[in-house]
Amino acid sequence: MNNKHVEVLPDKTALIERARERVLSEIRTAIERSDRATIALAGGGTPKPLYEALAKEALPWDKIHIFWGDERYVPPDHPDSNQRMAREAWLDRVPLPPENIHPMPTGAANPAVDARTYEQELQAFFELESGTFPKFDLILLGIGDDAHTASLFPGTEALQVRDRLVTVGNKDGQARLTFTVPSIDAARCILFLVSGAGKQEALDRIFAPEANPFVYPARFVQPREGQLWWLLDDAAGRNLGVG
Ligand SMILES: O=C(O)[C@H](O)[C@@H](O)[C@H](O)[C@H](O)COP(=O)(O)O
Repeated sequence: MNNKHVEVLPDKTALIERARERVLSEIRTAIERSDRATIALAGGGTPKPLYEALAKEALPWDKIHIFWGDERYVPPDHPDSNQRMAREAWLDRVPLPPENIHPMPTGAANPAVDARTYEQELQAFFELESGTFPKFDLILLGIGDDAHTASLFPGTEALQVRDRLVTVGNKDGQARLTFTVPSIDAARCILFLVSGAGKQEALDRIFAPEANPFVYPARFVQPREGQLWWLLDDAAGRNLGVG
């Protein structure tokens, strides 16, 4: 794949700085191309300093639309909410029009209903024909120690869903909402951020010539057209022999 880029940065600070550069570049390219930038955020802890750095940028916020690639099935003010983390670290600190922030809904007391609602919101926003997938300008992703990405966890049904944009993920019985594999793969640019020695084993399996993607789900992310970036810090990527 000539659309795959892997960089190993000396430490987490350098990783976040490189990620900031890449995100700003994708935003600029998107706005030059279509006068808007559509970004789907990752949750978890790794991207938080990136979001804090982006909050310091002077950008045409009215042209930037924020989505999420996955969400814990909790209220938006819950400590585990990916929406809450991104708002506190970034979105509440910049003059983004409220209508440009598109959180995954979690209020229906039924994850499948909320997944469908978000799917319909994406179909409307991107003016999609039935059976097509949104071309996000940028999707940010992380991986877990188990090689999950978004809320696509090993051995779960969500890994097999190919006819939906959004589906219900499952982490140890806890419901999540998540982009499906085809939704991720349709993006113009996918940017994985991976930090820490705890991710070494997962990366080894994800980058191995052969391994079962149902066991190591991040292997499913194989965009045919879009750019795939892996930004790793040395602690995570030192044994890969790449980048
Ligand atoms: O909702 C989430 O938790 C994320 O979307 C998830 O996929 C995350 O990216 C990984 O679990 C890595 O999390 P850390 O960055 O905290 O290691």
